Amino acid sequence: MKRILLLGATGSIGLQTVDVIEQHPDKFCLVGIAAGHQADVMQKIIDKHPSIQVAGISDVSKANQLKGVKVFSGTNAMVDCIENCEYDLLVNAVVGFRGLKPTLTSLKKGIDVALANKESLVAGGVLVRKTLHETNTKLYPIDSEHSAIFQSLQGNRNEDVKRLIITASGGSFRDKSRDELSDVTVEQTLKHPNWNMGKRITVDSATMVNKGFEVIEAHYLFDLPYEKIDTVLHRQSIVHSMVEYNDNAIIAQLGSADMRLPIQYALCYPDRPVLKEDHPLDMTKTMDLNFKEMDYVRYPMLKLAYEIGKKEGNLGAVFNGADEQAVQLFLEKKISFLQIEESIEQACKNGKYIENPTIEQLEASDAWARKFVIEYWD
Ligand SMILES: NC(=O)C1=CN([C@@H]2O[C@H](COP(=O)(O)OP(=O)(O)OC[C@H]3O[C@@H](n4cnc5c(N)ncnc54)[C@H](OP(=O)(O)O)[C@@H]3O)[C@@H](O)[C@H]2O)C=CC1
Ligand SMILES: CC(=O)[C@@H](O)[C@H](O)COP(=O)(O)O
Ligand SMILES: [Mn+2]
Repeated sequence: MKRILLLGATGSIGLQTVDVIEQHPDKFCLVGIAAGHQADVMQKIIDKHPSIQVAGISDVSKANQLKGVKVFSGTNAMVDCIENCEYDLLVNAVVGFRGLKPTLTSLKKGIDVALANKESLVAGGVLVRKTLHETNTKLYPIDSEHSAIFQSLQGNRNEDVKRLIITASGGSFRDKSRDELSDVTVEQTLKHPNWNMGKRITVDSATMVNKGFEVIEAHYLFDLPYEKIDTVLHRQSIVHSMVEYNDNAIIAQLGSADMRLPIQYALCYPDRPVLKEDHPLDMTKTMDLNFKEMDYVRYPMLKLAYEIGKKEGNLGAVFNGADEQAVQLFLEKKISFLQIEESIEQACKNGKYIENPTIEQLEASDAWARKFVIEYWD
């Protein structure tokens, strides 16, 4: 029985993780959950899972709504849960930079992490890599592209990899030119063509910041140079990513647009138990699959992510912090869609570079980038 501590339990990935756990009561039990504000959703999970001992909620005013478990609240609640819970695997499905410290804390405790929180690697990749080496712990990818790559690498050697090919749907505005982006609305942006996800990642998908994040994430997860990480436009989101080998063989993982498979693979690796999905992929009913060369002029954020990723240091924290703040301003209808890109470009241009940042310096870089974006549009 694997004991799971789940961060971000009330979100899109969190709730799908709960579903996977409930599909395998013989394999998993939930021993702790954490989230931001939705105490009612948390309590429903707690009532259904008597194995839960601890709960963490960032919103202090909601803490007294949680019953029957030990409750931690405030900004350190997720770390408090990690430090006060006996578990075998941390599932980090919280959104944002706030996920980095919990990832590091669990690895330092010697406990592996199933990682959906890509910000841990975008903002803190250098620190996470160092901690993985020091503690001999592992990260299991949940992000669909990285799960596909992880699955396609099984049984093969890193030195035989020619390149990773990360697929990109193109996001909500893939059929619009850059000129047509100036007045797109929040509502239009939140309609992803293929996936049903949280708001922040859906906006990131439309700006292609998400794909940029995924390039950086792949660099750290699979220990490959950026020169060996490519992206390709693939409208259908059926081929979740590919690995091309030196002998030109391309190995891919295909599936429906449902995160339960990558979640289950991360939780069960290397086993593949039966999984119930709403619409598992039926090859005979699948439309054509097409692939198109990536357009880095149409998607400048992806180009910028390669540059930021290669420079390492604290720049990933600046890139992510600026994006988090800009997406929030966009969702509040205070800036336009294209001003998200401008916010990130300006923050990255003005941010002070630190080669080997500590966690405190990454936190300061994140805070600086947010403040920079707020003041830039004030
Ligand atoms: N959704 C998807 O299909 C995919 C998501 N990912 C990644 O997974 C992560 C989660 O994404 P997604 O599930 O879509 O996001 P959601 O917005 O759906 O969920 C976010 C979760 O984070 C919690 N949260 C928000 N603020 C805080 C806080 N201050 N303290 C603690 N918890 C907080 C939310 O709690 P509450 O709602 O209670 O405030 C919620 O549980 C992201 O890093 C994303 O990039 C990666 C691949 C696919
Ligand atoms: C489901 C998932 O992993 C998301 O990160 C998804 O990949 C977003 O799709 P695009 O960024 O390709 O639009
Ligand atoms: Mn993804």
